[in-house]
Amino acid sequence: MREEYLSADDEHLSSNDREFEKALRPLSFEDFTGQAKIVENLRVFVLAAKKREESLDHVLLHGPPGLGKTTLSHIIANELNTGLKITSGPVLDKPSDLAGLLTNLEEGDVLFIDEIHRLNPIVEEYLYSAMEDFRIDIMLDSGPNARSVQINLSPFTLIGATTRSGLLTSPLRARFGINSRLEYYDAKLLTDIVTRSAGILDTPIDEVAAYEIARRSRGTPRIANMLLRRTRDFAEVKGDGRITLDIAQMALDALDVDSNGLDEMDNRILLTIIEKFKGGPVGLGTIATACGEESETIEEVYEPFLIQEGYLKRTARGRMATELAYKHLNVKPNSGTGTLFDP
Ligand SMILES: Nc1ncnc2c1ncn2[C@@H]1O[C@H](COP(=O)(O)OP(=O)(O)OP(=O)(O)O)[C@@H](O)[C@H]1O
Ligand SMILES: [Mg+2]
Repeated sequence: MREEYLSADDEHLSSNDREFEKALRPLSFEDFTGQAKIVENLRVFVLAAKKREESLDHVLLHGPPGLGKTTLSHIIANELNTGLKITSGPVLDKPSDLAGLLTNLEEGDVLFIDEIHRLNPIVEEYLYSAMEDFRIDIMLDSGPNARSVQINLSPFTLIGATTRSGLLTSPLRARFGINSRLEYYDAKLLTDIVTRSAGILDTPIDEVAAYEIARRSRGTPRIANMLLRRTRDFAEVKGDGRITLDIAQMALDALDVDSNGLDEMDNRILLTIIEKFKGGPVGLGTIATACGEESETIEEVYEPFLIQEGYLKRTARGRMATELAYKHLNVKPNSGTGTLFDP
């Protein structure tokens, strides 16, 4: 597979983290754990495209961060045995940026656009005909000499990834023939991922310890791998290098990951809703301000997991803490002070 990076991939990660991510990233469907249904389907679609010697239909991958969208795109290109070009929505400033990319694709290549919900609307419009007819119209010159030239493209596969599929326009969404939503992983699958990663890192780990890390990873492989690496530090400094249950628990407590796997911000969000807003309902923006976090981050990263695990409810009037949240934080319902914000 030829691979070309046109933007900093995973720009939110430090370079050290990025290197680890690369080392731990599965390269084939075989190595990819979980998301069974999605993988099963993709295998069929990839095989069929190869058999027909056609480009694979365009693929949209959506779901919370760290669940494997980028990983799957690499795997798809790998399995198709084609080139992969990587870019992201915000990087494609002008239609000419996109045109440059598209005209350089070879037949069957994969173009991966991360954060596709952040495409400039003008660029997005050019993408429509590219996706549908493998053709783009480019304006040459400006003023009286301006003329539009049609360029035919090699058939290619667009893979779009987004954490916010709700922000995609319907014409764009409609142009993806394959649309997959990645789900959080259960503890069993994450245990397999942690065990595999520990093997790659050459770190001995007890099965119970792998499970402990797994069940406290917010259902997210990226977090599981990160916690594994931090735990490995503890094992090397405080132990003999082996990750045991004791070491794992010590590390996870030190990292402020609680026994249910909620991190510091998860707990801060729940506690804020309960203590400052009597358990809600309260608007997202208000929660964000009170927690000192961006609303987008709360909506994209924290809320989906808290909702899935039953700590938080979304109602028409705002977010509400559930009984489980009260229990988890050891607060009695209706005992929230509320006074701070009451008139
Ligand atoms: N199914 C999986 N099996 C094993 N490892 C995985 C799996 N999914 C993800 N990972 C690991 O988690 C890391 C993060 O995955 P990836 O970068 O693909 O997430 P993403 O969905 O693209 O996240 P973002 O929305 O933040 O871009 C990868 O480096 C990989 O090591
Ligand atoms: Mg990604």
